[in-house]
Amino acid sequence: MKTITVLPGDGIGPEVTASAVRVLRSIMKHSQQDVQFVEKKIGGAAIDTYGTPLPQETIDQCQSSDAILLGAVGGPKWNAQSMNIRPEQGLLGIRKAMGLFANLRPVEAYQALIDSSPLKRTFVENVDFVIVRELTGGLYFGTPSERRGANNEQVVDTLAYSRTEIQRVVEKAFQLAMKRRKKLTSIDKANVLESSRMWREVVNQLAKHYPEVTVNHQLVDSAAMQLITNPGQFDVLVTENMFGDILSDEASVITGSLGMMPSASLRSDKVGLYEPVHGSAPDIAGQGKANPLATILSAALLLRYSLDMDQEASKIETAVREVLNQGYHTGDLQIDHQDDKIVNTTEITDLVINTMNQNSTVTQ
Ligand SMILES: NC(=O)c1ccc[n+]([C@@H]2O[C@H](COP(=O)([O-])OP(=O)(O)OC[C@H]3O[C@@H](n4cnc5c(N)ncnc54)[C@H](O)[C@@H]3O)[C@@H](O)[C@H]2O)c1
Ligand SMILES: CC(C)[C@H](C(=O)O)[C@@H](O)C(=O)O
Ligand SMILES: [Mg+2]
Repeated sequence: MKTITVLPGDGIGPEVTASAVRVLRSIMKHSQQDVQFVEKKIGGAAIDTYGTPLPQETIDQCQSSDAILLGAVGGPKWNAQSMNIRPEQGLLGIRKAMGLFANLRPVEAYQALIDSSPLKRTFVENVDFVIVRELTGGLYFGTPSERRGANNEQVVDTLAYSRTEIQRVVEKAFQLAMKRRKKLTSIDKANVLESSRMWREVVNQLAKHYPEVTVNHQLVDSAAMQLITNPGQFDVLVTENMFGDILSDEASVITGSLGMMPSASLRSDKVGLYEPVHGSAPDIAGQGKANPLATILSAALLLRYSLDMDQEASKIETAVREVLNQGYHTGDLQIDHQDDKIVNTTEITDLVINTMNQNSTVTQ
């Protein structure tokens, strides 16, 4: 029996995780694998019930699980409260408590959505890369952090990395590159930051163990430009925590919407946390408008990386592609298709599940 802990969180989090759990339950019916789902609170929802964004109960449950599926945290309701307790601390806390140092964020230009990308066909066709974002170090976790000077006129955030922290995530990126097109782009700010200079050293050292992988270094500002002007050049990108956060939201434009970007947060064993790249989208929460595909695609990554169910993962990905090819999509996307049809969160989930079921019947 495998255990998947579900952390719906806030805003559209509960809507998109409910969709992904329905997809997972449906695919499990056709597999030999027994899975139980256990739901726990995180973020603003946990603050409301427990007074903390990451209750011990949630940490304990995650630590005894095979995988975690998370929606999103945060929202205006909690912004107004004391700045000392923030929903986002729950997210950073669970990543740190679970030791999930490598965050994979795949970027694919779906054929059906090319018109949805403001970048359009010339640049976007054949784009398929993965951002490997370091997730438990850097500016988010360095101490002292956000310490305010006594006169409230000074603040400091610390960008700290140990060599080991850099090595383990860069190693993951090389391993991923070996399974893909064997091209690694390391992104840093080595013209300014000491942490980036060590990052480069580590990449160059590890490159000697992966002679088949072509390595190049790009500065983050120019990389941000090249992601837009020539995204087809990338295969695997590896970068530190904050650069990875910013570049991945930028890259989501290529896919057509933030609602299309899944992610997997991994460590050295098989346990992982899977979540869409987007946030709690308070502007559309509770209206049935949320695009659940990023979370459904994150569930596919969960099957692939944590449960060794690669075939089932591919079934989900194929169904998503087919539904889009038929012209169905949520309102955040545009499709140039004669039967173009905007559907809601539940309807697109139903379409994915029905397509998966039809495909299983055909192949049986
Ligand atoms: N992993 C997380 O939990 C996570 C990630 C990012 C932001 N956040 C939090 O979410 C809150 C809102 O942040 P924000 O507004 O800057 O970013 P956001 O990602 O929530 O929303 C940005 C825009 O994208 C749209 N959008 C996002 N996901 C969508 C989806 N699945 N379908 C359709 N449209 C979608 C939203 O409607 C909004 O217009 C903040 O509190 C932030 O800290 C959480
Ligand atoms: C909500 C925030 C703390 C989080 C991050 O910066 O890691 C989010 O933007 C993400 O990309 O997962
Ligand atoms: Mg982000």
